[in-house]
Order: sequence, then C-alpha cells, then structure tokens
Amino acid sequence: MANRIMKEFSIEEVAKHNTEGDLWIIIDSKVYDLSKFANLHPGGANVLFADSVAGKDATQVFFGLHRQEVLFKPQYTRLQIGKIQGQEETIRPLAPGELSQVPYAEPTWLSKGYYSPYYTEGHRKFQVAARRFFMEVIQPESVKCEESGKRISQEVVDQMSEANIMAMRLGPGKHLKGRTLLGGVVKPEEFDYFHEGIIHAELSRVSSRAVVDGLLAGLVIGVPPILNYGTPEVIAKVVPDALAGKKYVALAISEAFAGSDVGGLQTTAVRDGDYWVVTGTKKWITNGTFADYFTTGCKTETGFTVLLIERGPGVTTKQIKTGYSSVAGTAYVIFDKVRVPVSHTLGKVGNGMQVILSNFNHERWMVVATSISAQRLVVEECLKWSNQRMVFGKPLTAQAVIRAKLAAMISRVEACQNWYESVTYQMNQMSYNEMSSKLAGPIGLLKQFVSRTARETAEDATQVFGGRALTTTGMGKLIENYHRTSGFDAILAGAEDVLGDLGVRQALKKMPRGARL
Ligand code: HEM
Repeated sequence: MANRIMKEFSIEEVAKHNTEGDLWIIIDSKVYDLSKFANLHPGGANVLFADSVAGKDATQVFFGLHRQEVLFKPQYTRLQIGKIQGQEETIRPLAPGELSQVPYAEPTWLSKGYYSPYYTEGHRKFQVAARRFFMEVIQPESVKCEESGKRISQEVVDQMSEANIMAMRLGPGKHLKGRTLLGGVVKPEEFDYFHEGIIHAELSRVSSRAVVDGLLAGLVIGVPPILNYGTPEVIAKVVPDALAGKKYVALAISEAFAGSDVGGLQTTAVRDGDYWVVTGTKKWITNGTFADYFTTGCKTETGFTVLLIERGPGVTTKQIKTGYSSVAGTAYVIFDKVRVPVSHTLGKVGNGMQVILSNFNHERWMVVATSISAQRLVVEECLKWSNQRMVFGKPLTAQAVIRAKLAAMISRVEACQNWYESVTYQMNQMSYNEMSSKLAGPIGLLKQFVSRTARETAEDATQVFGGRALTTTGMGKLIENYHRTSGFDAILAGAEDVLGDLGVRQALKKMPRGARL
C-alpha cells in the first residue's frame, strides 16, 4: 500500500457515500470503500450502516472492535481507495526489528534514556537482529502452526539452523565454535547468557506458548546431556545433525508414575552384552511425536542412568492432547524391549541424577526467560487496550480499579526481569559446575516466582479484557492464549511448589551451623 499513489478525498466527499451499496468510511486517515464488502463483513453489514459509521471517521469504533492487523491483511488492504487530504496515518505496525514505544513493553535496558549494568551495545545489536529474524521468519510460522497444530516446517527449521538459532539456544560453549551466529552479529567467543536470553525472549514475543515449545525446545533440553556426557562418537553422530535441523531430539524423563519426583521413575534398562534393553513409558515429552532421539532417564541395577535412545524397533510415540496446540508435539512414548548400545550411555552408570539435575538449571532459566517476555507482552496488550477502549464515554484507564491492575502487572514483570538479570549475570561469571551448586536454589525460586506472577497477570489481564479474553480470535486472542497456557510454565521443567521447596532446602543445607538469633 505504501507504494501505491493514493487518491486524496475531503471529509465532506467521504460523507456523501453513506448508504447501502455506496459505503465509504475513514480509519486513521485512510478511506475505505466497503460497498461490496459490507455483506461479507464478519461483524455483519448493519453495524456499518449506523449513522456514526457510514461516511464517517470510524477510527475509534474500529479500534474498539478489531486488532490493527485486520487492516494489514491483503484482502482488506485492497479496500482502501485513498486518504484524507492533509491527514497522515498515526497507527502503524512495528517494522521488523523495531522496539515498542509503549512504556514497560520493553525491558529497561532496551528503553530509550535508561541504563543497564549488564547489557552492552553488542547485546543491543544482537537484539535488533534477533527481533528482525523472529518477526520475519518465526511470527508468520507461529500463527500458521498454532492454527493448524502441525509441527514447524522444515523450511523454517532450515532458516533457524542457518542462523544457528538452535545452537545459540543451548547457551555459550564449545558447540558454537566456528559458527556464524545470526549472520555474524556476535562472535562465538563473545556469546554469553544475556545473548542466549535475548533469543528466548524474542522467540516468546512472537510465538504462542505451544509454539515456543514446538520450535525445538526438546532439542534445547535433550542435547546438553549428550554434549556434556556423551562419548565423542555419540556427540559426532547426533549433535551436528540436531543443530543443523536434520534430526530432532527430545528429553524423556517424566512418566505417568513420576514427574518432578525423578527418583520414582519406572522405565528400566537391563544389560545384555553390549546393549541395554529398555522397557517403560514416558509422558509429556515435548517434541516427542517427531523426535529421532530420546535422552532418556532409566532405572538400572546400580541406580538411575541416562541413555540416548534412537527411534527404531520397539519405540512408539503417541500424541497427547493438551491444553495448548499440538504444534509442541507433546508425546506419550513407549519403549518396548528397545536395544540400545552401551556406548549410548550418557555419563556414568548410576550417575544419571547428576546428568539430569545439572541440565535442569539451564532449562528452568530458559523457561523463566521465555515466560517473562510473554508476561511483558501481556502488560503491553493491557496498556494498549485499556487506553483505547472507551466505556461510559471514557477510556478504560479512567477506572481506578483498572489502573490498580496495571500497577500490579507492571510491578510483577519488572521484579521478575530484575531478578532474572541478576541470576543471568551470575551464570556468566560461573563455571557449569559452580552454577549447579550455587544457582539450582535461586533458579528454582526464580522460576516459582515467575510462573506465579504469570498466572496472576493472566487473571488480571482477563479481567481487563473481559469477554474478549474468552475468544481465540479477535482483540483478546493473545490474552486468551496466555490465560490458557501460562500454567504450563508452572509445571514443565519442575512443578512450581517443588521448585520453591528446592530453593529453601538448598538454602537450609548452607545454613551456618552456629546460626542463632
Ligand atoms: C475496513 C473496515 C473493516 C474491516 C476490514 C473489518 C473486518 C472485520 C473482521 C475481519 C472481523 C472479525 C473479527 C476480527 O478478526 O477481529 C470483524 C468483526 C467485527 N467488526 Fe469489522 N471490519 C471493518 C470495519 C468495521 C466497522 C467500521 C465497524 C463498526 C461498527 C465494525 C464492526 C465489527 C463488529 C461489531 C465485529 C464483531 C466483533 C466481535 O466479534 O467482537 N467493523 N470485522
């Protein structure tokens, strides 16, 4: 539309076209001819013939009922026949990479005029490139997959692997060596956890909760145990293909018998010469429906052991219907006497708990990063909506009760963000082992806090949006999705209460023996 030369009309001229069969309206300085469209309008024809709409400037009423993206759909863009003389549009979508100017819609470090002790100009450049990539490549795919429930397309996986998104989602480390990250905007040796957090945040900003998981979250949690505990042969066989998007990996720990209680698992692996024979079931396995490899927690004679199981004879996966879209590929996995080479043992036999626990920190921190970004988007949606929505002749923000909800939402997301940044800074300074011993507790507490505030914000946002928050399409569609799925973060990667308890138990272990009042 920007390239088309627009005819200019006066307000008086538009006003003459106000009848059935000859209907024009103005939205944000643009003139639309709805004469033929009226009978196709999803909201019905008669609402368009109202005196306050037909031939008039309908900007306010339009934005009380539609998201701006409606106007940018090609079939509706075509309805524009010109613009009003002397007026310019004020409402436009953000360009790829552009920051939102809505207060609190971006973290402080991205807000003009504010400072950060953690983020550098390099992080900022990286963020711009990441936002552009996620808006251009991932957002359209997210909308498509969320609707169809189909897994992410191979074309998008290929683009992600070309930009090395999957490799970056695993965090800093040797696996980045020699890779060109997002077109070279950051060098592998400079890449830190703040960079990685940006990837998670930008992904979550453009994707529904299910798509965040569908975009290969299984790999993010399933590959680190291979990288950290696999033999060089196993790493060479699996990791390059996984990071190139040619093979898919899932982490298979939880079972119907045991979720956060890893000690209660019942999948068994019994030695038979150079093989393990694995029998058991796994539940809630993200990306499991399409995974080629399963990083699997098993009970062995001498304790808990992690094995890498390749899809093959004896491995069956079934899709589980969940409260979010099947794009995440959540699976029930059955291992029926599966023969697994002993060389596919990750770490020492009986030492599986360490393999899994050390991985949990990164997974939980990632959930925190994605969850905060989603929460922030909800704050932005609520600020915009309550500002534009007119009730009893005033914006919704004229109601003190709405402002109080906004205050609570903003405070929660800012608290989460600041705690997250402080933990991320610690991660940047610590070795992997140091992180395991010093940050398991704080990350558990942080995740508990973030998933709780997420659900409180989901409740508040639903009240702010009212009935619109109950439908999967239209004004409140993001809020509906968030309200339905924000609880996932309170369960996946460790149940909220268990994580809070972990944090306290870790603190109690470190209490000085002589601590007294
Ligand atoms: C270019 C002009 C317009 C287009 C392309 C358009 C398009 C649409 C679309 C696609 C929907 C389905 C819901 C959604 O996706 O948001 C819708 C719903 C609706 N539209 Fe329009 N519309 C236009 C103008 C108007 C105007 C001026 C009014 C003024 C009364 C209006 C009233 C409604 C109503 C009442 C609904 C139902 C909303 C709901 O279910 O919550 N539309 N419109």
